[in-house]
Amino acid sequence: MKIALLGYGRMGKTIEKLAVERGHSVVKKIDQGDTYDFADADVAIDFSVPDAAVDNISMALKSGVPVVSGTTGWLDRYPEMVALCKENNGAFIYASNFSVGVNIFFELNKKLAQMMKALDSYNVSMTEVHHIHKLDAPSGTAITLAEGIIEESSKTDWILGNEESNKITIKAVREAEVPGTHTITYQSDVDEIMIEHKAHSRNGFALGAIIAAEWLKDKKGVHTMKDVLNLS
Ligand SMILES: NC(=O)C1=CN([C@@H]2O[C@H](COP(=O)(O)OP(=O)(O)OC[C@H]3O[C@@H](n4cnc5c(N)ncnc54)[C@H](OP(=O)(O)O)[C@@H]3O)[C@@H](O)[C@H]2O)C=CC1
Ligand SMILES: O=C(O)C1=N[C@H](C(=O)O)C[C@H](O)C1
Repeated sequence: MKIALLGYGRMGKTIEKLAVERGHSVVKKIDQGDTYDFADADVAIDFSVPDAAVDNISMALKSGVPVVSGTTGWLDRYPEMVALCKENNGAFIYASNFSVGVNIFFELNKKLAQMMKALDSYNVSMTEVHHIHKLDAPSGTAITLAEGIIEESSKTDWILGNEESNKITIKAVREAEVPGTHTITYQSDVDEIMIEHKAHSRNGFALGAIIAAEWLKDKKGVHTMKDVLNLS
């Protein structure tokens, strides 16, 4: 598979290393200021910055190249990208987190929220910890987790930092070079239940994005990691 990388930072470099180990090649690296040229790429993988994601995805779709995007912090414009993909008969996957472990954690989170729904004595909150270079807060993964809880509970929204009843409080911590830890806590007067996903490196995110690209390469339409991993 010939890959065009949109963004050649920490994730772009990790993806390149693992993709080459899996027998793929990186034919193009497009960073800030570079002109879009997808050469003969089979797929584009975007891990860039919130302000660049929409242009990156749009250019790939308009060039007829399937695109996998993991950039976070731009999701208010996701419906536009879905429409553009359909207009161009293209192929597109976005995930706030591509690691297989986190995608299983997403399902576990929803299952737990379903079980806790009737138990008013528990309050749910979340903490996400990431490296100090991260631009967005809360993390895209934390937002997906909060949306999973909202789907299954009486909570109506999430809020960064401050506690508000009926909202899920998300605490964002920026610390050294932490790759990404997400913890969900249900607290009552008598006990607490916690579930946690802790990434040991960026390899899980990168491998998941490559698996998604391998899966998407010859497909059309808008898909999710749930489709890729066949999670019911
Ligand atoms: N979905 C997932 O599984 C994961 C998502 N992420 C997300 O991926 C994104 C990237 O993370 P990370 O690699 O750590 O960040 P980095 O800051 O290391 O890399 C971002 C890269 O994008 C480049 N860039 C800036 N503007 C543009 C542009 N217009 N077009 C193309 N590239 C551009 C930057 O170049 P320069 O430095 O020159 O500005 C930099 O090389 C973040 O949004 C992060 O939240 C991260 C890990 C996993
Ligand atoms: O910026 C990061 O590093 C990460 N970003 C993603 C997010 O915002 O959820 C995924 C992962 O946690 C690492």
